[in-house]
Amino acid sequence: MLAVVLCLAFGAWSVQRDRAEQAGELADSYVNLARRITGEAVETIDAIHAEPAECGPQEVARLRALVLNSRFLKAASRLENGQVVCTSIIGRVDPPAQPPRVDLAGDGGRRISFNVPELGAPGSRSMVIREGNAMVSIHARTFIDLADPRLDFALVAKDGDVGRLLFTNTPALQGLERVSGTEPTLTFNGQRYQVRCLQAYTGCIVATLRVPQGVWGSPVMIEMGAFGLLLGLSGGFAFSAFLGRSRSLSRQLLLAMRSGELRVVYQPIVRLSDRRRVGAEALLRWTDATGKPVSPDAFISEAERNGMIGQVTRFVISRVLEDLGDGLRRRPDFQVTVNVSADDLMDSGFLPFLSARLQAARLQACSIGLELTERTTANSRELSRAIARVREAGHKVYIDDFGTDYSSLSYLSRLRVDAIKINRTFMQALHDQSDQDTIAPQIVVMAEVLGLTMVVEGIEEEQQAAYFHTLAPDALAQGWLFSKPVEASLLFS
Ligand SMILES: Nc1nc2c(ncn2[C@@H]2O[C@@H]3COP(=O)(O)O[C@H]4[C@@H](O)[C@H](n5cnc6c(=O)[nH]c(N)nc65)O[C@@H]4COP(=O)(O)O[C@H]3[C@H]2O)c(=O)[nH]1
Repeated sequence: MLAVVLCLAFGAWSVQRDRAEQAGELADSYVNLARRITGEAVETIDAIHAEPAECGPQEVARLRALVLNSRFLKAASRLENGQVVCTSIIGRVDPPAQPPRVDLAGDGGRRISFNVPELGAPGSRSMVIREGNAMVSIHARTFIDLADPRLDFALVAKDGDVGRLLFTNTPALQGLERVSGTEPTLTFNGQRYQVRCLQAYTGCIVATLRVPQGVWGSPVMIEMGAFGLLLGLSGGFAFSAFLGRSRSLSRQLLLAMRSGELRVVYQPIVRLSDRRRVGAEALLRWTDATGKPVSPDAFISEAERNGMIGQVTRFVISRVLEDLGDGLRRRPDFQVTVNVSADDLMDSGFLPFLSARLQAARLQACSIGLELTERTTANSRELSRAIARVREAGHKVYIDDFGTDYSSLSYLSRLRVDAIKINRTFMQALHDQSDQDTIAPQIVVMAEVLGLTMVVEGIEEEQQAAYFHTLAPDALAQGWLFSKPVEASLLFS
């Protein structure tokens, strides 16, 4: 009996510690993503300042190129005499417009405005960061949507000496104001929260893991009680500690892979000229134990951070071959692309793994293409060699989320790939009919010169498809106009 009690007590402590650890990891991951977004915003502001220019077609094209090369920005704008004169969305602003009212004054003269209607994009709201003569917009909900749905959280900005609650998804955190930003935890209304802050913008996330049931009803506790009963006589502490730890976030993805919470869906890729399905992109979906979807942007970056991306990629490859082996054997011209990181390609075990799996599935290498999601040029010589190896083995390599400017051109000629996938934010540039020709033809010419296949992502409307079909009749395309991602069983139907 004593063993049962001790095991239960140890289990309760262990569950609470794991929940705090997991909330801390999710909050860290949030701050890493937020740092990437704000870093991108600051770099873009610096780039606008670096080349002062009049607002003409060239400057509009440059602003658009900056947005296209970013991952999270929606618009970039230039100001003159305190007025907005040029934006990546509508080009020249005539007459010049007042910048949005300032909600927060950040470090280094940065002014931040929340929930601002976006110029030239009706119905769309942004968070705007302005400094000097440069301004960038980020989608209004980005910082809210980035938070993992398993968290009860609040976003707090430091406004002078006081905290300012920007958003919370729980009534328990309403009224939170004081966040020191230096302590990793705080207690509010009797509940302990993890605190992680983003220094550059003096914003913090205050979070705890949402608890669907009390600690005593948690599966870990049930396991603990059972083990206490089973192992009480022989002392089961080491094993119960193992059980408790196995719930920490870094193992959640692994558990999710095993338990079926992770699955792969497929978004068809069509030939623009006849809209025939010629391939598909494999995309991961995670529905957690509470039935909530977890955003791939959030858990993929978590996997990259924890060094687990290799396991995730291997999981996806195995699942693709399981799901689609029959279909791919019937259609050798059909190619499924899998997202990979630079680390995957540079891992010496990756290609042997892929080749062995393909051989076991009786498929050729050309059935699986690889989309390189990272744009890092670090280690580019090593990366170039790794790309050359997988291409020699027969896999097509795609650069994902491609924008355009000359640095992209040099990046491409260094890396030698087969295809580019044009970032879906590019579609936004097509809203401006008068300047629509400024970027797309550059990309098409660039792709032709380098002999690259072009895949246009994020096509939602007929006019976008028609525009690209005229410009690049041989291009491939992907987007909701043709199909949203579907289950494997629907891909070849
Ligand atoms: N608004 C709009 N969106 C469209 C449209 N067509 C496709 N999309 C979405 O655009 C994303 C395309 O994938 P990505 O650029 O590779 O971007 C992916 C990729 O970078 C990453 N990801 C997803 N699955 C995997 C994976 O298995 N491994 C790795 N390493 N990354 C993955 O997560 C990112 C987001 O994936 P998803 O949320 O599935 O979002 C997908 C897709 O659902 C459209 O017409 N309109």
